Amino acid sequence: MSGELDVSRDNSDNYEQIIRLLEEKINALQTEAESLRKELNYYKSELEKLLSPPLIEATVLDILDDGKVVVRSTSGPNLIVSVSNEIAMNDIKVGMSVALNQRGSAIVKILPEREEPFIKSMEVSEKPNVKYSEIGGLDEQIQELREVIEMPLKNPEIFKELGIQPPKGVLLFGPPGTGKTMLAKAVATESNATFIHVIASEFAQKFVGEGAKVVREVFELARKKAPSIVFIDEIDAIGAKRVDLGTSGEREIQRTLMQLLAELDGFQPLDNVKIIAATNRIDILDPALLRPGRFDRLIEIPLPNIEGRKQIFKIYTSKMKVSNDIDLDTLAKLSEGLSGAEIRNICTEAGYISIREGKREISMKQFIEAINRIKSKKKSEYKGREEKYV
Ligand SMILES: Nc1ncnc2c1ncn2[C@@H]1O[C@H](COP(=O)(O)OP(=O)(O)OP(=O)(O)O)[C@@H](O)[C@H]1O
Repeated sequence: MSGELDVSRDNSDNYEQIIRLLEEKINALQTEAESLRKELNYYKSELEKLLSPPLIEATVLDILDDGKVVVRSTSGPNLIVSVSNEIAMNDIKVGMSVALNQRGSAIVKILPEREEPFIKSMEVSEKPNVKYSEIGGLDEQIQELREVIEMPLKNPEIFKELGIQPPKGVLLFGPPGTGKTMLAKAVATESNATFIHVIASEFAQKFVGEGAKVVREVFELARKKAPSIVFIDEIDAIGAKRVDLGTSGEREIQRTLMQLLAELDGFQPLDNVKIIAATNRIDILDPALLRPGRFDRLIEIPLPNIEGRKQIFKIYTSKMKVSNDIDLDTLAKLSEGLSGAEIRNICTEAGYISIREGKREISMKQFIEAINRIKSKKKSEYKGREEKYV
């Protein structure tokens, strides 16, 4: 009897084992089926993509009373099309980009808003971060910019009340590296304005044939992000006097300049978009740019004088670990003729010299060595340039 019982226990153990094995197999097969289903869906959707006809991009021009829409297709003519039932009529707005079906008879998709690629390549900072206190030796220029840019942007009503028209455009001129870009950024920071930095030479070089369009887009962006400051660096690249408009390149630059002038003329002095331009070559600018209502406020940004150089050294050395022997008056005296950018380079160089010498802090000796290096580098660059022009 007991033997029979044993056999049945054996059998039931065997069954349990078989059931466990089968369950494991079912699980494995289920997992495999799931992954095959996923693979199948992937190939199905790839196949769909490959077989689906391309859509046509278009811009909405008008919405008609009968629910039809006038669009301009990128492939050519204006079309009157209907709107797919999948799209709510209220969502269609003039100016938006949409996709038409392949026959071009209906809007089947609203396309997301895109910025033009050239706008993307520009420096646009919603919150620039340069303070007036970081700029040395330009107190008068800062004061003037505050009055003509910052105050009208922040308190236009005061100007309206008093009947004062601030300038629309300000031109900063002076040698390279004197802080023009820095100043423009600081005014934007302190006016809580978006800073849009465009380099005029790029209008012509990067966007061949599209300079005028880029100018239009930049100002559109400035209005969208207002209050804003458009900073046009190297304005001489498009704003130089031209005697000969013979080549197509010259004509293109002329068109770009005309568009810029038209944009400037289109603004009101108290609009919340301000334009600051900068140049190292005011002598070659087209007088059309400097007429009243355009860049009619000129602010010179010269090389820093001795007091300015001292201030700039103070700004940079205050962020460094310097020894007690640092004498800012002597540094300012020794750096005559150098720009703010070069003084910053001297401070960095002095730091490197100290690191090379294994010092834990930077002393006067390293600063003087750095001044000599930057000066002789400047001299050899200048000589090289002279030789090139001989
Ligand atoms: N007055 C200054 N005070 C403090 N730093 C300065 C000053 N001038 C120049 N710098 C330093 O030099 C750098 C370059 O200066 P910036 O680009 O503003 O000069 P710029 O006049 O616009 O030159 P460019 O004409 O070559 O474009 C600044 O980022 C800053 O570090």
